[in-house]
Amino acid sequence: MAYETILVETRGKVGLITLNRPQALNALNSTLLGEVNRALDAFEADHGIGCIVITGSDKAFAAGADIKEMASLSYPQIYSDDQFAGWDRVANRRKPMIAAVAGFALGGGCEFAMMCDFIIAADNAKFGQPEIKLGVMPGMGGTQRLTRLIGKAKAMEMCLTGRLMGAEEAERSGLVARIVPVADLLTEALKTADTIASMSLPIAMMTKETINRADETTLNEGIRFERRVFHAMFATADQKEGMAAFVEKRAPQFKDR
Ligand SMILES: CC(C)=CC(=O)SCCNC(=O)CCNC(=O)[C@H](O)C(C)(C)COP(=O)(O)OP(=O)(O)OC[C@H]1O[C@@H](n2cnc3c(N)ncnc32)[C@H](O)[C@@H]1OP(=O)(O)O
Repeated sequence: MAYETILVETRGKVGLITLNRPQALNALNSTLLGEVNRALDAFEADHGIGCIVITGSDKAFAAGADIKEMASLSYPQIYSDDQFAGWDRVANRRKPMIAAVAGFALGGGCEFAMMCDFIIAADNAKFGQPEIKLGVMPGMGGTQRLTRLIGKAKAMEMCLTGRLMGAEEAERSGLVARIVPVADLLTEALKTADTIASMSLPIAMMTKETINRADETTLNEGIRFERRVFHAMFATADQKEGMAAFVEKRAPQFKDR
């Protein structure tokens, strides 16, 4: 089925979604959200896909939720439609997802990037939660995810002033995993995604689920969860293969079982 606002491709075992509303700096409207979820549904159902990359243009990953679409909404509308609930479906995906961010990642754009498992940033990336300048605050998880990633002081400062953060500060603060030159962004993100996709998919998914527990639970509960999942990994053929391959000094051939 065709897409209007995104480009969807597979590159080997990697699913690639490119946000494609250049006239609006990839502002996130409801059509785009529906299409992103449709593409993610397809990638999650495809056993050949081991990792997903989400990117935008060199100028903008996304300049935020679509202000023009939102501006005239009333409280009863936004409440009964449960505005932004579709973004929870994006955030709760089970396969590994990387955001490859160049240019502006503002408001919902920054929030979308933070829904991914990690961010690789181009050296021209600019992150921000400027919603306060519009008389609102982040509404797609930003107050929570940003605070967990960069700490309360910086999250407060960014959300209360609307100040933008460049790539270097974002890396220092823990918002992004790595910075690369803008010209290399997609290549580097795809290379990283390829590495992840070459691992056992169920083991990668269990690892993602376990790391995400750290945001939701106490240290002791998280460690207990890790132990249970670690033990369960010994029921997979890929654990046998991975360890046998090491002992036999050869590359593992994971079967995703
Ligand atoms: C409220 C919640 C929960 C979440 C949100 O995300 S609210 C939105 C937060 N984002 C922002 O406030 C950023 C808004 N955009 C800007 O400040 C600027 O566009 C810029 C600094 C990112 C870039 O400025 P530049 O001068 O380079 O480009 P523009 O001429 O301003 O933009 C080009 C084109 O795109 C439209 N645009 C940009 N951002 C949005 C947006 N978030 N929603 C809708 N449309 C957007 C902009 O209006 C212009 O289109 P027109 O020429 O047709 O007006």
